Amino acid sequence: MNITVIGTGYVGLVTGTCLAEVGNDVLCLDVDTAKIAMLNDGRIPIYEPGLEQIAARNVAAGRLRFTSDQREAVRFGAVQFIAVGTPPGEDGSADLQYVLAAARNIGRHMDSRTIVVNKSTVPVGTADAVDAVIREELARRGADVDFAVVSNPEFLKEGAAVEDFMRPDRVIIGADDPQAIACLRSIYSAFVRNHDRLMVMDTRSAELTKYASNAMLATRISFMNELANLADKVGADIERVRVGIGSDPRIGFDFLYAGCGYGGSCFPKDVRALLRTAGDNGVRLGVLEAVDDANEAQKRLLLDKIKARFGNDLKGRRFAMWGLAFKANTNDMRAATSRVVIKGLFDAGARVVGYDPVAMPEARRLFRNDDRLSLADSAMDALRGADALVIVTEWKEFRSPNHAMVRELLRHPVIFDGRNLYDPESVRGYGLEYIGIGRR
Ligand SMILES: NC(=O)c1ccc[n+]([C@@H]2O[C@H](COP(=O)([O-])OP(=O)(O)OC[C@H]3O[C@@H](n4cnc5c(N)ncnc54)[C@H](O)[C@@H]3O)[C@@H](O)[C@H]2O)c1
Ligand SMILES: O=c1ccn([C@@H]2O[C@H](COP(=O)(O)OP(=O)(O)O[C@H]3O[C@H](CO)[C@@H](O)[C@H](O)[C@H]3O)[C@@H](O)[C@H]2O)c(=O)[nH]1
Repeated sequence: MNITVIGTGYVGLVTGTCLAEVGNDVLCLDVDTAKIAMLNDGRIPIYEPGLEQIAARNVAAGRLRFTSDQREAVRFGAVQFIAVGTPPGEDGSADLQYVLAAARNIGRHMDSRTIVVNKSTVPVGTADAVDAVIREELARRGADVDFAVVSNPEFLKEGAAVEDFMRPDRVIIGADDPQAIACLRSIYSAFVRNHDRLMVMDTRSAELTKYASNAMLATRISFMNELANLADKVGADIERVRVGIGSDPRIGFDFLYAGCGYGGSCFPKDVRALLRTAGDNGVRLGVLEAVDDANEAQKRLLLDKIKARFGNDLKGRRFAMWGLAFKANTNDMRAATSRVVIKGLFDAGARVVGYDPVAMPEARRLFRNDDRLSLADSAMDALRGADALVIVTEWKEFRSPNHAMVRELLRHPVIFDGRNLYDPESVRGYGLEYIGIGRR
């Protein structure tokens, strides 16, 4: 099948590549011409395990192509996936300008029956707005072309995006057009063998399902983070509590890890966008308001702990930071806790030496001219002469460091472990002071 994917970010590039991998002919469109030039040059702009090899294979086979020619892209696919960004607007609502621009562009150029599939995370009612915009463009140019709009939210996680797309827990199709539903079923039959995992519903329920899913996961994390803060005070260990409650199958073990707050391009923005939708409809989501507040506080918790240990004035101090990305296996630093901690340390007069296996170019881009942040060639190099180590991201390579060497390289042998990577007792055995999140 000929498929167009609009937007070549984390979602669009993975979607396009995986659809090509199972035999579709895919043309990916992006308005960012530098990105398209890079992709046409065989380079992948994001770090996503496995993506580069699959993309190269499908480009070589002629099934995966990239363009910034809007007309060519719209006329290519019988199905058009919209996977552009929906960043937070000033008031927390999802900014739909990119989705609506993509829709307008489809209306402007389409010349045969088209199925428009929205993969971006969008507020309830956006499928109707996309439909209206396309209709408007068709009317403007006096064209009569049939189309259907489908809501198909994406649930992939960065760092595991290819795996998540190839073997999804579920595929949600929000649509009422039988031919569009049959077409989407056929596209996804390559990925979903168990038909119970493909769910068809109305567009509004599909749109809300995406926000509900992220809001539930964010709630679990904030709940555990608040309990961790209590554990700190009462002398309990949140890691033991996590195992204790997770073994109840009604609770389960996933997404129960306390830490220095959730970040990324999804949870923070989607929680706020859902709160906004609720507010606009006169509904109060009190639990979710608390989830967001708790996370804001949690992102500053490491700073509070550093100041409790070293004092409010950190002038002349230098901290080593392991991990800059918002989580492991990605170079993404959108809403990353590292950015809050770095900024807080700067404000208190300190400098930071950061290390991250893949996010350092992104950190360089974000902190361009600030010489208070330097970047080290290795995790151990970052420690040399630093006052203490602050761990912000749960990268595997930080899990079993040579603790004796860590102790030797640091000026003060203190570890602030924002991801609870270590067993406090064994770290203390090396003469290191261990400060985790909710550990005894
Ligand atoms: N990142 C994730 O893990 C993830 C997972 C599930 C859902 N989502 C949702 O998917 C959407 C995309 O997220 P992302 O992280 O891939 O975004 P991204 O910012 O990485 O990529 C978006 C791309 O769209 C391009 N673009 C913008 N307007 C365009 C237009 N009119 N035509 C063509 N291209 C255009 C941009 O240049 C950019 O390359 C968002 O709504 C997000 O909430 C993201
Ligand atoms: O137990 C946990 C699990 C995660 N996190 C943090 O939560 C954030 C988000 O992690 P994760 O969900 O793995 O990353 P994302 O790639 O942002 O994926 C989420 O957001 C995507 C975009 O909507 C959805 O598609 C995914 O299903 C959803 O998991 C990160 O900062 C993690 O460090 C915790 O603090 N504790």
